[in-house]
Formats: sequence, C-alpha cells, structure tokens
Amino acid sequence: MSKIELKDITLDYTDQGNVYHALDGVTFSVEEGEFVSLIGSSGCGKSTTLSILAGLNNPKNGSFLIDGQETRGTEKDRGVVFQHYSLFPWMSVRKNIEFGIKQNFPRLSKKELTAKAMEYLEKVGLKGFENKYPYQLSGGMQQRAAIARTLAMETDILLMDEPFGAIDAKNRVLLQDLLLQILDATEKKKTIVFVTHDVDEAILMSDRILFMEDKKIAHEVKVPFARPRNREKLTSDEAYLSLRRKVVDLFYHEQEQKLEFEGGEGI
Ligand SMILES: Nc1ncnc2c1ncn2[C@@H]1O[C@H](COP(=O)(O)OP(=O)(O)OP(=O)(O)O)[C@@H](O)[C@H]1O
Repeated sequence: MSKIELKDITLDYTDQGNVYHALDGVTFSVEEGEFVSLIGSSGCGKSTTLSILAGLNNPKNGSFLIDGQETRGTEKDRGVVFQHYSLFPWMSVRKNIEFGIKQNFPRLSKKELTAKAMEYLEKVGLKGFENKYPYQLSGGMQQRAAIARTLAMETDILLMDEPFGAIDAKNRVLLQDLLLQILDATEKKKTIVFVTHDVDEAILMSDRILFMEDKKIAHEVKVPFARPRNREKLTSDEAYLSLRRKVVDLFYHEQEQKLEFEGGEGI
C-alpha cells in the first residue's frame, strides 16, 4: 500500500460564474519515505494538487487515500510549507514554532514546548533569533523559521509548495542543503511532495520527479542517486548530467509546445 494515492482527481474553480477545470484526472502515488517533486509550467495545476493533498481543497471527483484510507480536509498527519513564509507577524519566532508544536502535541508542558521549539530553531540555524519578530528577519531566515515550525510538528507527511521560490540564489542553495541535511538526519523518513519550477532543485532533492502537463501527470523520472547527497559530487557526475538533460528536455519541450500552441514562435 502506498502512503499517498491520488486516482483520477478532477477539480474545478468557479470564478464569477465561470467554471475553470484546474485538474483533469491527476493520478499518482507516493511510497512511504519517498521524496517526490512535482514540476511543470505555470498554471498546470501543481499548487492545486498540493492543496488537495493538504486538505485545503477537496476534489470534485476521484479518490485521495492516505495509508489506504479515503481522506478529506486537513489533518495533523500533514505539515505544509508555502512559498511565502506564512509566519504570524505578531508572534516572536519561538512563539511561531511553539504554535505549530501545540497543534500536534497539546499536552506538552511549557518547558517541553520551549525545549522542542529551541531544538528545531537550532536545526535550521536560528538559535539566537528566537525572540525576534518575523519583520526583523531576512526572507531566507523567515523561511527557515517557517520550515522549523512545520518540521517541529513531526508529521509523517511534508508538503512543500515552492518553499525556496522567493529566496535569492545563494540562500536557496543553502536552504536546499539544510533541508537535505535535516531530512537525512531524521530517524523516520518523511513522505514528501515538493512543488518546484527548478530542474536542479528537483533532481537534487527527489527520489522521483513527476511532470504535470495539461492538468494531469504526463511523465515521471526516477532519480536513482544514493543519499546522503553531496551537491558538488553529484552535479559533476556524468549520470547526473545525463539525467539533467532528460529532465530539461521533458520540462522545456512541453513549454515550447505550449508557446507554439498559443501562437508564439517557440523557444
Ligand atoms: N482560486 C482560484 N480561482 C480560479 N482559478 C484558479 C484559482 N487558483 C488557481 N486557479 C487556476 O487554476 C490553474 C492551476 O493553478 P495552480 O496554481 O494549481 O497552477 P501551478 O501549476 O501551481 O502554477 P504556478 O507554477 O504558476 O504556481 C491556473 O490556471 C490558475 O489560474
């Protein structure tokens, strides 16, 4: 049995009486402990798919199973990280993390709560910033705090929607390495669905990459590299370069076709 299964999922958005088909038969599964990236051109339905997995949207048709059970709505078994840091601005960084922890561990004493928050703040390199407010932190630091808040909830499933999409290139690399490091050091491997536009990020992080086209999954590519992964070693390996060519071909070929279809000249 897979940890997550989506079968023939459809979803419509209705906007001022107009119905828009956002998902049209999305089917895929994710095994326990697997890291799967969703990649595809803008508007193909990645975030909508993730929102169903998070329980923030319900499908019109189709089946969504976790551990073989039909699932609807939000549950404590899933942690979500969005692109925009989504911290509460009126709470200190530590209080933000404690808020997340309280959702899943309501019985912890004040002391235990603070200790857990500090443990995760240290993991993401924010020790010493616990009493700052989000506005006092850089974007990269805010995203570290948002990641700490979600990780501290210790869910089996982690859903990430372009978590590094708003971060500058240098910090993005640091955050990718940090997340890999934390996940590698986590005893029970999490099941992860990760939305990205970045081909290198998808290869570095994932066990499998799913390509969305026309509101459904069109291709998949397995990423066979052993973990823990080392960015420098990996990116100079011929096997990486060859896989990268394949992923780039699949990713840009679809975008090219779309431009031609829309009347463009292609790229
Ligand atoms: N709340 C909404 N109401 C109406 N249409 C929506 C809504 N949210 C998304 N859409 C439309 O549904 C389609 C899929 O959107 P979605 O955000 O899932 O795509 P995406 O692949 O994540 O795009 P991007 O990479 O740009 O974030 C898009 O055409 C989008 O305009």
